[in-house]
Amino acid sequence: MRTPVIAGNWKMHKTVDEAIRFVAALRETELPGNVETVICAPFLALPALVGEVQGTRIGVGAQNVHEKNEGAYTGEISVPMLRAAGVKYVIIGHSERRTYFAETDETVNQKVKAALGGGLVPIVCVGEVLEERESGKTKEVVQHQVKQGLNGLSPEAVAGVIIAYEPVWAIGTGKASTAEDAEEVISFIRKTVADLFGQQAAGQVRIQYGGSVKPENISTYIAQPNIDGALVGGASLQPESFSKLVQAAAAGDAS
Ligand SMILES: O=C[C@H](O)COP(=O)(O)O
Repeated sequence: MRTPVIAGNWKMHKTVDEAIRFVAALRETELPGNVETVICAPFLALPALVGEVQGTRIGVGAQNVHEKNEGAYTGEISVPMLRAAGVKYVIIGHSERRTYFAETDETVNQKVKAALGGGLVPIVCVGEVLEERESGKTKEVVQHQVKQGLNGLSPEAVAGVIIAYEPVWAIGTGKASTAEDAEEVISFIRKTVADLFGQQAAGQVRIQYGGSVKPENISTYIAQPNIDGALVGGASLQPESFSKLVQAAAAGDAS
């Protein structure tokens, strides 16, 4: 039985004060125990958020990390720094980082290894662009990303990873993948993990869907046997909406 994960990715939104106000509002709602709830915030807000979520079921994540522990890498943040701040998760290889910051499957792999080695849970993003989808290359693309991103990991390490399948054409566009399409790709990702790391790792690894997930459509994804929650951008920015997502995921998982 895999616990679903609802992770909010705030991207480049919210000051420290806004982040604190968000958690204060979220604390007013009852967060269910059968859903892992994560907020991935800008670096500056992370220490304050870690303090604010004390005593709640909310975990805090970063949106990126450098693969080295320390050194002359101006502007970067390392795994030990995040850990020392109380951060537990980190998004790695989001399509926006691949597109705008030249991240590759190779850097994703190095960051995943650094995160796992330092005790962070990586949320590893994969997904095809529209052109790849339209030319029938979706499975080929995600298979390659999964293979390269997880290259060299042990089956035990892979079991602790979270994979987020985010078709790039669905991100921030309002054009979400249908739950059936997402299930087809995510079950293929699970099979890929089984082929590479064995059935046990494939049975344990959690695979989310991401791309225009809203309170109105989350239940359709949660109802799928292979979809273990969602990575949510826009709809995670308001506490009411984020809370609804978590509640709906909990209800869907219980049904
Ligand atoms: O990391 C989250 C995804 O990029 C999805 O963003 P979105 O929910 O705004 O489409």
